[in-house]
Amino acid sequence: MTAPTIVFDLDGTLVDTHPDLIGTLSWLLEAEGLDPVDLVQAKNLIGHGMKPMIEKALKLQGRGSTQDEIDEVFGRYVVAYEKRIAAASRPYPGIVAALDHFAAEGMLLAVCTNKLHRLAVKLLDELDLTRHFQVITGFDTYPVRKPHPDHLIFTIRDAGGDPAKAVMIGDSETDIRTAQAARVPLVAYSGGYTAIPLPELNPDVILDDYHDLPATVARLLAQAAVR
Ligand SMILES: O=C(O)COP(=O)(O)O
Ligand SMILES: [Mg+2]
Repeated sequence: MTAPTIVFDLDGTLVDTHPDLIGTLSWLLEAEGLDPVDLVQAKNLIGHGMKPMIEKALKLQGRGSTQDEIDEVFGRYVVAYEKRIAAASRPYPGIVAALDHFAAEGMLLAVCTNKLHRLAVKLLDELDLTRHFQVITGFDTYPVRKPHPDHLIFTIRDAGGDPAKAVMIGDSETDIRTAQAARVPLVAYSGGYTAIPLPELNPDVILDDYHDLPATVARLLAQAAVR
């Protein structure tokens, strides 16, 4: 019998990455002679991948009109971000205990993020989280990425699991749309980054505290089993 697969988004779900993501963005905008973005606004730019974040931040200031300009600024962003990737970013409270719980139950664990794969692994390595996961997939792992449902479905299969016996944990519209399209139940974590209020996105569950995650996941898996 296939073990259940628990799939985590990364930014805003496993790790509170905004201090380093937005810190790098502020540095870059200053270096470009532009105004810093508002912190709350900037947080909500996270979740679609780093290049779309840079593109939107430049557009908010009337810049980034050509693909060459976006590519060039993005290149500099990645170099700077990589240097401080885990300087202030930390796992959310309760998440490591939840991962240990799922592993002890024999469940398969995976990361499905829109971060570049290399950067996702580097961040997880620096925070000693990589060892928890069967597979880590990023923006550039497959020909498609979230919100395309196949990013999630391929991740579950590559972890050795079955999409009919899986739960995703995510924080943004991107994750919720992905899971809904893949017909995988989703737990929306309220501590992350979302431009749209979570209740408007209709996730299966909204969770405020990861100490409640094992019981929530068990409930969703039981519901999926009788569907
Ligand atoms: O926007 C990003 O860089 C990636 O974000 P994610 O880990 O929430 O998919
Ligand atoms: Mg996220």
